[in-house]
Amino acid sequence: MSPLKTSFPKGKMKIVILESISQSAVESFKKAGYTQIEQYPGALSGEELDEVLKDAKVVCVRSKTQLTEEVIQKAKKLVAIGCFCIGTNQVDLDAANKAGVCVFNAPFSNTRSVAELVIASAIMLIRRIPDKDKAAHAGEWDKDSTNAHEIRGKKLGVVGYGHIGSQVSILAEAMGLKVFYYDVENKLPLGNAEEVTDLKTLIEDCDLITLHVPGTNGTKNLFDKQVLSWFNKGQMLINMSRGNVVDIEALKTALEDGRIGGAAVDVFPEEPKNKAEKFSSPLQNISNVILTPHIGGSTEEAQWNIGLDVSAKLIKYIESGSSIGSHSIPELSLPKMEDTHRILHIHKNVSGVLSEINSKISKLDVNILGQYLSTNIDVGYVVLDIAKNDSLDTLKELRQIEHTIKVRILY
Ligand SMILES: NC(=O)c1ccc[n+]([C@@H]2O[C@H](COP(=O)([O-])OP(=O)(O)OC[C@H]3O[C@@H](n4cnc5c(N)ncnc54)[C@H](O)[C@@H]3O)[C@@H](O)[C@H]2O)c1
Ligand SMILES: O=C(O)CC[C@@H](O)C(=O)O
Repeated sequence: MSPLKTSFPKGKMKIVILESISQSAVESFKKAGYTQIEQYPGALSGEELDEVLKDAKVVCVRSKTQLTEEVIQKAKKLVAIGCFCIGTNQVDLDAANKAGVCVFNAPFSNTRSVAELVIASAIMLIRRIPDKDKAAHAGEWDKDSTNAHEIRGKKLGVVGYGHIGSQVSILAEAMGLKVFYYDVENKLPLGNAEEVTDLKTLIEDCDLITLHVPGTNGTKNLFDKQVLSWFNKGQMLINMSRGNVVDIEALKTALEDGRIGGAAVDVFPEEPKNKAEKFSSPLQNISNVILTPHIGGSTEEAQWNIGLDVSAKLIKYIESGSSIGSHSIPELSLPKMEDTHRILHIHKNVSGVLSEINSKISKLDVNILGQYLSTNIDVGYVVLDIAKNDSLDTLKELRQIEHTIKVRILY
């Protein structure tokens, strides 16, 4: 069988890679025949971002590049976005859906890296290592054990018992912690973990609280002044989820008051776009506080695997139309193309579009060999496998259908 070709030559397909994504992704694209790859070390924004996306078919980002509605609308040629991380909150998913742009992420390639850092941070905080470390660097020999504890037997409260929260739970139990969790969904407790249905009780009863919720409108300032007031016995807080989940000024006050005994914070409401930008935070220079530059998932293992995972999804979508794992347009799992042409039609989900597509195709006297459809509230995604023919004419016809968002053809 001849190698799969796409309607748009791979050599002309511009792939923009931002934020120093792993070379495993670059290698995968190259191996698959994509040669027009533009790489940038940090995030871009404003006119600079618009300019590089003007003729891009694919953009690959991590957590910094903000792909807003405006950016997506200006990037007229964009077919897919790859979030080379777990979080997708940096992308306006609704705008991507309506523009027919498929958004993928890597849902669990850095999960273990985050979980390991949470356990490490828990030990560091409960032993008050940040202060001991600073003192030793400053030439002070402080062997005092006051307020330094083992984590064995302590109570860990996990907020958000998804992929990361549940991995933390397993590792924590192995270290002798007793695990409790709070989630808005009903979750299977792993090991001996116990669900607590009330956040206040979880905070009041636990020694350490770790946050693993996604960054959404619903979790914005989830730990606000009031919730932080439930910390009143020096419990520790770990935030490796998203910066705006915690009211950072209220956290500063609670740390300075001693109501919170320490914090490990990896994510911030304002984060530098690249290495050259300076980082500043209200939490700097507070006792028993660990600040890390959003590196929960930054291990070589995780980044390499993320590169492979997301690039494979993007390549599969470009070359077969399969949108499994999409966070925007509807998901469709598709069979292999067998001696057919494949039409991918993304349209507004209004009545009549499908019948118009079928009527156009029947007028062209083209045999339909397979048809697949998936819809969400705004968008319909229909895929047609048709007998080989002069497909470009078919494409022209399908583009004229009212409510069409994007059409591609694979042959
Ligand atoms: N610091 C880092 O480098 C780093 C790395 C990876 C992921 N993250 C962040 O961690 C987040 C979680 O990742 P995950 O893979 O575990 O996601 P996940 O989707 O598997 O789990 C999230 C859990 O949070 C729950 N949840 C949602 N809203 C909630 C609320 N208001 N209260 C309680 N629970 C709520 C969900 O039901 C789900 O169980 C990501 O979305 C990302 O923002 C950060
Ligand atoms: O690599 C990043 O920039 C983000 C990592 C992390 O927050 C994620 O969502 O996976």
